[in-house]
Amino acid sequence: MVNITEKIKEIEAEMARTQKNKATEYHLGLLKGKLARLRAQLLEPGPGAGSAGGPGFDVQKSGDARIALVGFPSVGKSTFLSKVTKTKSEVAAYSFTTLTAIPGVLEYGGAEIQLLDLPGIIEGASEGKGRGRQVISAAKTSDLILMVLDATKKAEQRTLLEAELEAVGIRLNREPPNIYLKVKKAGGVKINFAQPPRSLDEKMIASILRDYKLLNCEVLVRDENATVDDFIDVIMKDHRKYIKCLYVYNKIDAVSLDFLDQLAREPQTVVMSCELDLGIPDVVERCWKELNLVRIYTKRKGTDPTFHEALIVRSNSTIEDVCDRIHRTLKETFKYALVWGASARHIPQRVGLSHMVADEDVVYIVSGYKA
Ligand SMILES: Nc1nc2c(ncn2[C@@H]2O[C@H](COP(=O)(O)OP(=O)(O)OP(=O)(O)O)[C@@H](O)[C@H]2O)c(=O)[nH]1
Ligand SMILES: [K+]
Ligand SMILES: [Mg+2]
Repeated sequence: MVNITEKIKEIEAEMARTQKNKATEYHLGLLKGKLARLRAQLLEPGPGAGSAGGPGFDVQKSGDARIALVGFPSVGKSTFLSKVTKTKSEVAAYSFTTLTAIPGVLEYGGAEIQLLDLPGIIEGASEGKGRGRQVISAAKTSDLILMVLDATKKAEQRTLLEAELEAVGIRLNREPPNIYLKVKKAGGVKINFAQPPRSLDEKMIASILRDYKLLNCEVLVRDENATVDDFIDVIMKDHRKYIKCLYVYNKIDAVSLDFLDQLAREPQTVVMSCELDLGIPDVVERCWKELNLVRIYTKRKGTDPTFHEALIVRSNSTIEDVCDRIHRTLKETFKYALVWGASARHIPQRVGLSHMVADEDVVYIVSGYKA
């Protein structure tokens, strides 16, 4: 049996030698679809996947969110972890100093964020080179990927890493495509467009669906910029993970000011030098912003709010989520809440469970059994 990695290589080679034009468009689309299926298979443990499959590192999630440090060897991931947390992860000039996932706790604004130092990954990681597969599984469980890059290395490092993450279904800084797909038991295939996209048509969708043996389904493409890759992502949605990524260039002590200025202007990018202790607080602050967490200060009758100790919830959380964080059964006896802060229309505002909270709101919950 030809193994999956070889089949993937064959398809990639065929795609590379196929010229892109109107005539080959559908054929290329089908190849992309097959590639996506094989890559997903490669990630599943079991026969065919060989030693490449298998789980990530055995580190329990803790704290309010998890950030994964992903990067090539010796870019300074462990140096950064050791700077911003109390954990000391081994630092050395040789590649693969870190061999497993090392968790540290980053304290910020009353929140505890788990920072995961990971082994360096190399090209081919998505196919199981080095500890690539495990590193990528760990990255997939994070709320934010901090892609650590070496400012002294070539610009391709970033594209190469992105391609490795892309190959295992991680989508960085993107939203799921705006395409509705509903698989049905009968009725054939129905394809509709809100606005016909420029580079995705009915014929392409129909042939991909056939290739995936999806013979009964409803499709509504709502985005005029949708591509065949987006459509495949929607079919493969159980294998896709949409994660925010912040790019961090380390070792800026070793580059020219002009080049530094150029790096710092790239989108979603921060620069630092762990060696000279430059830019580290900025990196931490940007991480916090990217995580989009909300701090809630609770208040009890007759006392000041607990400003020293925040309760952390995700963005778009409601009073109900706040109750759940305080106590499992609090919402059963919930009567109303008073809210001071950005989410309140007047101060304080009396609200119910569905009220959406904002960062740094003060919340006073009134509960008790109704007579
Ligand atoms: N010039 C310079 N060197 C740095 C900086 N930060 C880290 N280093 C050096 O880079 C080397 C690698 O650092 P590590 O923290 O071990 O890198 P890593 O990314 O954890 O490496 P692996 O675990 O092997 O993947 C060490 O020799 C560090 O002293 C920096 O800001 N500037
Ligand atoms: K190293
Ligand atoms: Mg390391």
